Parts: sequence; structure tokens; C-alpha cells
Amino acid sequence: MKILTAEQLSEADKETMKIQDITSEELMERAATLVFKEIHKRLNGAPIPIKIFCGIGNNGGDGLVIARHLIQHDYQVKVYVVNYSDKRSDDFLANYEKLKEVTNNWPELIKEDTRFPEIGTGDFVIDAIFGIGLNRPVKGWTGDLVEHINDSGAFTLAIDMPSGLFTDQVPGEEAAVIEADYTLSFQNPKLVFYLPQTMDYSGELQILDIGLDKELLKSLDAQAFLIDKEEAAGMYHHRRSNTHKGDYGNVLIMGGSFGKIGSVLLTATAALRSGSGLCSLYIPGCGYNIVQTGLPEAMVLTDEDDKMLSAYPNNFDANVVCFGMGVGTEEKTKNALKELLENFSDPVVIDADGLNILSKDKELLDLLPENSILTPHPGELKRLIGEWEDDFEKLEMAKDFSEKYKVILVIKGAHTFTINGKSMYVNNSGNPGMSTAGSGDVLSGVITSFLGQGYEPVEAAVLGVFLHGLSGDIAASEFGLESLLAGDIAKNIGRAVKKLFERDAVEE
Ligand SMILES: NC(=O)C1=CN([C@@H]2O[C@H](COP(=O)(O)OP(=O)(O)OC[C@H]3O[C@@H](n4cnc5c(N)ncnc54)[C@H](OP(=O)(O)O)[C@@H]3O)[C@@H](O)[C@H]2O)[C@@H](O)CC1
Ligand SMILES: [K+]
Repeated sequence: MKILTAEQLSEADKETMKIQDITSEELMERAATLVFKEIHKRLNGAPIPIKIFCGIGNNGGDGLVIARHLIQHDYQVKVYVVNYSDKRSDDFLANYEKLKEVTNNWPELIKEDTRFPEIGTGDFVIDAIFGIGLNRPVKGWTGDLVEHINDSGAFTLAIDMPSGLFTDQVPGEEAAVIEADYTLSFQNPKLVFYLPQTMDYSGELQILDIGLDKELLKSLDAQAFLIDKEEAAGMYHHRRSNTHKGDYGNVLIMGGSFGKIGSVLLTATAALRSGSGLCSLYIPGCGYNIVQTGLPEAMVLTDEDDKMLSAYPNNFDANVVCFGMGVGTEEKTKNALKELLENFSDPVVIDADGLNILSKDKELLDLLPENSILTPHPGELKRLIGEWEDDFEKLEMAKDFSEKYKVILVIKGAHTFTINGKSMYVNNSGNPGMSTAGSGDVLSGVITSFLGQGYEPVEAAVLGVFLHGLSGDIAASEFGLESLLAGDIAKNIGRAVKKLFERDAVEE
């Protein structure tokens, strides 16, 4: 699904009104009625005190429409109008009049000197103060109100955006932002919902299709692409019957050092579980017995050094090479990476200490084959591209880096970002149980495997990241978050592929 900017979405609102010949009040009615239906589906008439905080723009207008429907369905509703300005929008005013027709319990005005209403932990708060029209940080008494809502402990549902959250920048330190438990956002996801610095504000997220014109949305350039099952399934290459192992890649995994042989074992297991036809490892001598015993399906070549890598096996004919897990950053090992980059011209996958070696000796970056895939976690990324002020700057710096060196960056996190020049892909699978040792080694194996099977490099990265996450979700549902081991992620890749083509009950 496309991630769009606030400007694109408000422009799409306007264009849709023209194309569908509807007023903005009708579009608001449509959008807010969908929100009402979602609430009604879950509350099912429960007598919970509902407190709706409405701004005076169109986000507030949505709040008033929701209030009207809830009142008409006999919910206990109290509406507050947050009077941060006198410039009420037309649709706000029209819906204010309509609300008065269904209740005598008129909205209460909250102004600068008003005592804020009490909010109990059992209340249900609907935040319709600011939406995508936010154009400056929320401060002063409006900010105090936002903090008052946050401090209440009540379940908070944000409409379109948690109030105070910009779509295109992180909030400043003194700005107040609603910390929502749930956000129902209109039409398309927004980038801030997925960035480490801002993702917590939206809580659980649901995107509502409010029927903006499909052709119009298709024509818009995405700020980024959100990758879910549907997008991942579209990238997957089905296996043909008339094939043999030679059709599925011959990957070489170079990694490990004394005490860190497990890392390469995980990577190789993941590569084979992801469908590689042939998988070989190049490791220090000390790992020979471990790998041969742990993974009989793999072939093992050893370096002349017993404890670390010191060379690249130039006479070995692999179609993709992955380098870095558990290798350390010794000078000898740097030479091994250098030899690899000087002798291998197809895309490689570089992870972990391989990235740290590149960061220490930036000249090596120029040797990277075009479309190589680098898989840093935030610490490794910082060493590679430098410090950033905030997540938006990080993404710009990462795009510049990707363009400069013609490589694909896979920035690992709760939502892993894959960056290919100006294009960004945001992963939407996975869970916190995957924050565990070796998880990244497994990811490198999955991506390497797909690259070896002939996927376009960016697809190998994006699909690999998604399946890695989905496999983690499957493993977590079996073992629970705490007990999840990286090896479980590797083992479940096949189930994740199967799941790509299963329909979920909720989608039906
Ligand atoms: N027909 C449609 O288009 C549809 C729109 N929909 C809904 O409309 C929402 C967007 O509505 P919106 O554009 O009216 O802006 P909104 O977020 O309500 O803000 C209101 C005003 O607040 C002001 N302001 C900004 N920051 C401020 C601050 N820090 N402190 C104080 N004031 C501040 C600023 O005005 P200013 O003061 O700058 O003149 C701004 O204009 C969207 O999120 C969705 O919920 C849906 O119904 C679908 C159909
Ligand atoms: K809001």
C-alpha cells in the first residue's frame, strides 16, 4: 500500500469530491461513519462513558459526526469542543448544527481558562482535535489538555492522526502529542506511524478505505510503500515442476570466528530453509565440525586460519556471496572482504561485522558491486552513514548513501526499512520477540537465498524482510515472544511462504 503525505491526501480529498461530484461534508460523513461503524462493532452498545474531544477544523468535524451516530445508537456521549481558534471550518459548523438536532446535551466549550473535565481510567476518549491539518507544534493550554488526556489512563482512539503528530516531522521536545491506544487513519498510511521515534503515538493502527478515487491514488508517487502480505505475495516466484537444485542458486556464506560459529550456521540454515539449491560456507577451521554436524545439507570450506577469516576462496563458483556475521574486524578479515569485493562482480550481501569493516575503511565502499544489499541495525547504520538529528534526516541520509554507492540498505527495526535510491519499502510483519540474538543472521540468509534464486536484488531484500517477519510471527504464536529463538525464525520460513497465500479470517 502506498504511504502518502498529508499534502497528497488533502489534494486527493479535493480531487475525489470533483470526480465523484460530492461535497466535502458528504466525504466527511462517509469517513466518520466508517469510524462509527468500527467503534459500534467493538462496543456493541456497551454503556461506557465516551468523551469526544473535537477541534474546530475538519478533524473536529469528524468527531461531531461520530458523536451524532453514537448518540443515535444510545451511547453515553459527552462532546467537548477544543476552542484553540475562532476559525471554525464550514463542515465543522454544519455538523455542529446537525448534532444539536439529536441531543439536548450540547457540546461543552474548552477554552484557555476552562477547568479540564475529569477523565476516568474507564472512560473511552475519542481524539478528534487535530488531523492532517496540524501546521505547528501543540503547545500552551491545548498542549496541557493533550497531556491531561494522556495522563488519564483512559483508552484513547485517535481519528486520522494522534493530535499533535505531524505526518512529515518528529514532534519537538516541548510539543504535546496524544498517545493513542488505537488509531483509525483515513485511506492511506502515513510514514510517522512506522518510524522508531514516532510509532508509539499511534498505538494499534487501522487504515480505513474512505473511497477516495482509485485511479487518482494510483497516479500518485508514493512517499514509501508499506509491505504487507498482498505486496509480498506479488513478488514471490512460484517453483516450477521441471527444475533441479541448480536452478535455485549456489550461495556462499562467509562468516564466523572462534566463539561465533553459530552465526554462520543460522545464516546457512535460513538460506536452505528459504529455498537455496546449494549452500556452502567459508569459515575458519575451528568451525568445521560444528557446521558439518549442525547442518549436514551444507558444504563447508575452511580458511587456512583456524580462528578467523583471512581470505576469499577465489576458485569457488558461487552465484551470490554473503559476508559478515560473526567475523570480527581484524585486519586479516578486512583483507578477506577486500579480496571478495575485488573478485566478485555480482551483488553481495553484507551484514554485521562486514558492515563495521566497511565503516572503518570507507574506501572499500567503492568496491561494492552494484545492487549489493547492506543490512545494518541502527548502530551499524550510524557508523556507516554518520549521526542523524531525527528519523526523517536518517532516511534522507540513507537515500543519499544508497544512491551514491548504488547499494540497497535494509535498516533493521520494528518496521524494517529497505532503501533503494529514492524508493523506500516499509515492512509490516514481525514482532518484538524477534529482538533476539541471531535474528539478523537469519535475515541475511533469507535475503541471500532469494538473491541466489534470481530475484531482483530489491525484491530479494523486501520479500526476504517480510517473510523473515512473518516467520517470526508464526514462531511467536507457537512459542510466545520471550522463548523465540533465531533458529525458530529460520525453521518457519516455509510456513511463512505458505501463509502468504492463505486468506486470513479477518480479511474475509
Ligand atoms: N473533506 C476532507 O478534506 C476530509 C477531511 N477529513 C478530516 O479533516 C482533517 C483535516 O482537517 P483540516 O484540514 O481542517 O485540519 P485539522 O487537522 O482539523 O486542523 C484544523 C486547524 O487547526 C489549526 N492548527 C494547526 N495546528 C495547530 C496548532 N498546533 N495549534 C492550534 N491550531 C492549529 C489550523 O488552522 P490555522 O490556525 O493554521 O488557520 C488547521 O487548519 C483530516 O485529518 C480528517 O480528519 C475527513 O473528514 C475526510 C474528508
Ligand atoms: K486526531
